[in-house]
Amino acid sequence: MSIEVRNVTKRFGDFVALEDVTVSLPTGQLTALLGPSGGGKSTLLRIIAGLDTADEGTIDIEGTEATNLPARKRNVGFVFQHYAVFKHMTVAKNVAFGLEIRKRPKDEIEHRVDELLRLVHLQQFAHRLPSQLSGGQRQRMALARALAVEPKVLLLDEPFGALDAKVRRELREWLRRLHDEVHVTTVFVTHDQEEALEVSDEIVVINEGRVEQIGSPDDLYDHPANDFVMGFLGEVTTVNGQKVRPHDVDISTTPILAGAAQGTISRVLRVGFQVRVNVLTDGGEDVTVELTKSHANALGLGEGTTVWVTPTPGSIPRMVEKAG
Ligand SMILES: Nc1ncnc2c1ncn2[C@@H]1O[C@H](COP(=O)(O)OP(=O)(O)OP(=O)(O)O)[C@@H](O)[C@H]1O
Repeated sequence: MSIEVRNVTKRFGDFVALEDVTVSLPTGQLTALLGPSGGGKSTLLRIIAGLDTADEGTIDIEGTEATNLPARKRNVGFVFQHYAVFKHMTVAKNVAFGLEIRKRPKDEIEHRVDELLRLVHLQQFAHRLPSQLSGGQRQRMALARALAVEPKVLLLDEPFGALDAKVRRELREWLRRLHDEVHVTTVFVTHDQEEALEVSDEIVVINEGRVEQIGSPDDLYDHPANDFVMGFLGEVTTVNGQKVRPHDVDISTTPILAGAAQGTISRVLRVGFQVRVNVLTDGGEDVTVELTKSHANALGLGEGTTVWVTPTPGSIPRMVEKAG
């Protein structure tokens, strides 16, 4: 069982937001919908949630035909980037809300809220108001609230989008651990390839309303279906006409690399623990090479240095047939 999206098309007037999208999202898996802004990720998530309807195609959720089911009958939990919290209610009350409107017994609610707050590491904040939490803590509360009613499926639309880079990274790791504990089928939207690569079991790359590729992070990174996927999942540079990742370029100050292109360093830029070097080859290519600082120092690279560059043997991503 799983979420089965079949041949879904969605138009807004003349504009085609999703075109014949077919995706199967296996039960218990954490799947990222990844792609550039405006590509259709949120539209697809909203259609799975039942907040929007497809013009054509069908949605099955865990074996139930859900195409025409209203959102409240789909047994899905949502978390959006700007989650509407009840500002006047404590954290515990916010988490309890879904259970209270379902009229669950009081002691069951207390027990469940306690368990969930422990799961999201907010037990000591149960009696605070949402305004007394940090952004990251508020998103964790939102996740606990979505999980409270034991949804079959958890849908997250850029849940960490509004947070700063460090908090995002923490929450990302935390989401992965949470998912490993509760195993609820989870779909999250992100335009951040690093987030998708780090967290998900599977990535669906969506661009201009179409699925470009579906696969594991390794599959997509090492065997992109096309130039778009390759470029979207990481930096790309061209050496001797071959597209390759900048950290998969070998560089030497002597002509020892077989078939290497000769060139001159035009720029050396330190980025954290790495060094990014631009090499203008005699053939007219501007090649970007990434290497560690110690490696760059050992080679004595500087602007004007003559070097030879070539793709690291075995590193050229093998394009696969288009999926989806
Ligand atoms: N209600 C609407 N009416 C008209 N056009 C819409 C509507 N909702 C979305 N669109 C359009 O559909 C396209 C896909 O939007 P969607 O929000 O799904 O993209 P996205 O991939 O989630 O992008 P982002 O990362 O920016 O949220 C966009 O071009 C958007 O302008």
